[in-house]
Amino acid sequence: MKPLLPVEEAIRRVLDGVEPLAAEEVPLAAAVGRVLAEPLHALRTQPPHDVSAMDGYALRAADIASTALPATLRVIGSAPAGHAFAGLVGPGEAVRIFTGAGVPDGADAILLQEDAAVLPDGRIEAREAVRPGQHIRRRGLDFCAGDRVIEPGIRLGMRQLALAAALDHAKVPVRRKPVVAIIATGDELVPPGSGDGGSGIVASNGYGIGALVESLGGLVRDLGIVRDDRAALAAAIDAAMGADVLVTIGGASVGDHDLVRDVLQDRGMTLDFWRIAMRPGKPLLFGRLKATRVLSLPGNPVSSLVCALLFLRPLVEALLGMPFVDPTVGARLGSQVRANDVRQDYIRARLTIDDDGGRVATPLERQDSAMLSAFHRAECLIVRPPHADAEAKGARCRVVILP
Ligand SMILES: Nc1nc2c(c(=O)[nH]1)N[C@H]1C(S)=C(S)[C@@H](COP(=O)(O)OP(=O)(O)OC[C@H]3O[C@@H](n4cnc5c(N)ncnc54)[C@H](O)[C@@H]3O)O[C@H]1N2
Ligand code: MOO
Repeated sequence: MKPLLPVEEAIRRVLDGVEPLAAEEVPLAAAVGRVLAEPLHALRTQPPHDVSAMDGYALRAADIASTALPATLRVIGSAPAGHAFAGLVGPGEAVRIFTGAGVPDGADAILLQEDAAVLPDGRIEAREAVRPGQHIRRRGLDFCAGDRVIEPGIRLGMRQLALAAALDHAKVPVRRKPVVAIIATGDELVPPGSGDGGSGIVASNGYGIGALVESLGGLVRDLGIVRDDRAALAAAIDAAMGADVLVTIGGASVGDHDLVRDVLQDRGMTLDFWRIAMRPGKPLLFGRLKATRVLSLPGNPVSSLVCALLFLRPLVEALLGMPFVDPTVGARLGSQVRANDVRQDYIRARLTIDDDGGRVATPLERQDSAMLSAFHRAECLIVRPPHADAEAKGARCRVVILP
């Protein structure tokens, strides 16, 4: 058999030549979690003019210099937000102003109302000095019409959607949702809730992979459970055509009933790679069938989900026009680890924070790739490169934080 392909090379091949999907316009309220397809420019200037940042009095700072205090000023009008004061503020004059209102001509600072006393005759007495410009937000402080403000490839969350609205966009161009078809294979599989406490294995992986796809902003096309039968498998593969990605689960290894690779190739798939230097996940397969990228994940539940995180996630993100980001962050080992063999290991581990604020990753006792309960308890995967030496507790490591 050929030497196993290194994980980084396998990721590179999965992402090779991926073009972002077409853009579509959606209303802001429907754009949560979608990925911006084009840069978003400001259609207006914010603030549109100089505005007050506080409730108080617009005046000339020179009138209430510290040497002149306490100073008395005549109030010549009022400027609530949305209602500009049309006149000019002259020497010795002030205009009552509220947060967000336009600063009247002639005024160059705002005196907080807490720092002014209203005299019985309606004039005010200033008790604090102000600097010119104090408590004034200048026109265009946030952005100016024409500014390029949000870059494409960004997922739209609460901050971006509020900003897009402020930029005066009612709709935003986002990437079409990638369609991911999922086929579970195996004669032993039964759907969850069948009440079959007997010999069947619940087809669980598809639910985890579907959840990942949806959380990334993709659309799941669930093609159900397919028996270990060439014709049934071929029909399901044909039904998946048109999807951007086809994920098959199980039957990827070397057993007599592991038909998936054979049937995919019968249907015309060009095999890119099969079997990689990774634990769990060795039997991973990648190929192309017409315009569909095919990822065949191993059946073992943890292998399936770890492969989905490491390969399907960046593939869906690339289809959405997002850049590849290294999924690992730094941590320290919470206990010693053995020297590694030829396969890059992804060790299920707990993640805690030490007194200095650093991450500590402590391997779980059970690393069986069939154990979903242990995977559920894990919070991260410690990445052990091929042939890494044994390491002591406290050594630096890289971890993938689990979603
Ligand atoms: N002689 C060898 N045997 C195996 C090798 C090998 O290199 N040589 N590789 C092992 C590794 S590593 C893995 S991982 C598994 C995965 O192989 P398959 O992809 O062929 O998976 P299956 O045999 O179909 O199933 C394995 C296991 O997972 C269960 N399964 C399958 N589909 C699902 C699903 N949708 N949800 C939940 N569980 C599922 C299945 O019932 C089996 O128990 O092969 C090793 N063998
Ligand atoms: O790679 Mo298998 O995924 O070790 O269990």
